[in-house]
Amino acid sequence: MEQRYATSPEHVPGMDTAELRKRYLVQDLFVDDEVKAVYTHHDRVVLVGLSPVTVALELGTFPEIASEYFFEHREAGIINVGGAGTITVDGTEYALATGSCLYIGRGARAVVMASSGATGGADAARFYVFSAPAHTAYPTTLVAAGEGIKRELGDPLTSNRRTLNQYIHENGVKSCQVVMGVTQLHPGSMWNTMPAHTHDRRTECYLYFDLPADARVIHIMGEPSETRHLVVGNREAIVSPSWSVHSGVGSASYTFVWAMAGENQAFDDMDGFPIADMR
Ligand SMILES: O=C[C@H](O)[C@@H](O)CC(=O)C(=O)O
Ligand SMILES: [Zn+2]
Repeated sequence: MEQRYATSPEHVPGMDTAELRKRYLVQDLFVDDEVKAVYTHHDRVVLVGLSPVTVALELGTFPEIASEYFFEHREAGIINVGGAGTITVDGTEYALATGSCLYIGRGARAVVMASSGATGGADAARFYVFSAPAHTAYPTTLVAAGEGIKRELGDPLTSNRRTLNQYIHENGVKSCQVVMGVTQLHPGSMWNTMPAHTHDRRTECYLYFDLPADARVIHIMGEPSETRHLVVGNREAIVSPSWSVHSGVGSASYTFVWAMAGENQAFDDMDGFPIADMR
């Protein structure tokens, strides 16, 4: 598990491109037949990518979380960003088509992920895990792709028409901290989260997917008065600390998983910034 300690906004102006990418961009989460994990100390979020191509993979524990099993003190929201697959939690199998979401509550012991009938890397399941500490156990719950609460946002005329699906949230699947969903850009729309916002109460991560291999998202981060950008490829994640804006524009349409943890779970507890006020 890679360890990344938390950073403060005063650090950002002194960072060059390589350091910004090292701290806030997560690449290589999805490696065939491997479990790849990053511990970001922002709100103690752990990101894990599991890519079961030829073998099933277990989400086991890591020395860095000092737990007997991964979910001893944690919960997670999981989105399948690859082909069809299954997650088996203590003997109960859940089928996840592309874009489906599984919440796993504290206390789950044996968590095994597999592809359904994959014949190679291209159609293998790719499970993206966003985990945070949990104080109690909520039931493990599956939400099929598109079955959460939908919000239609933006306008094609400003290239930000998108459908936001809320899966784990206050009025949906219950959790201690994790709030999670998937936002899909409509064809021809390129901007997410515009106008942009921060939420000083929560850390958020975006995992961009369904982006063509040669396309990129220019992801904007930093305090609204001091922004920087990251050039992000398919199935790469960004860490947005509580003080950072998070918004992006693609060179092609894409979909992304957003997930948060922190002080509260109030989706609308955010501070918006008109782009004219950003620097
Ligand atoms: O705090 C909420 C998150 O940034 C996302 O839900 C925003 C988003 O998906 C969008 O506007 O497209
Ligand atoms: Zn946000």
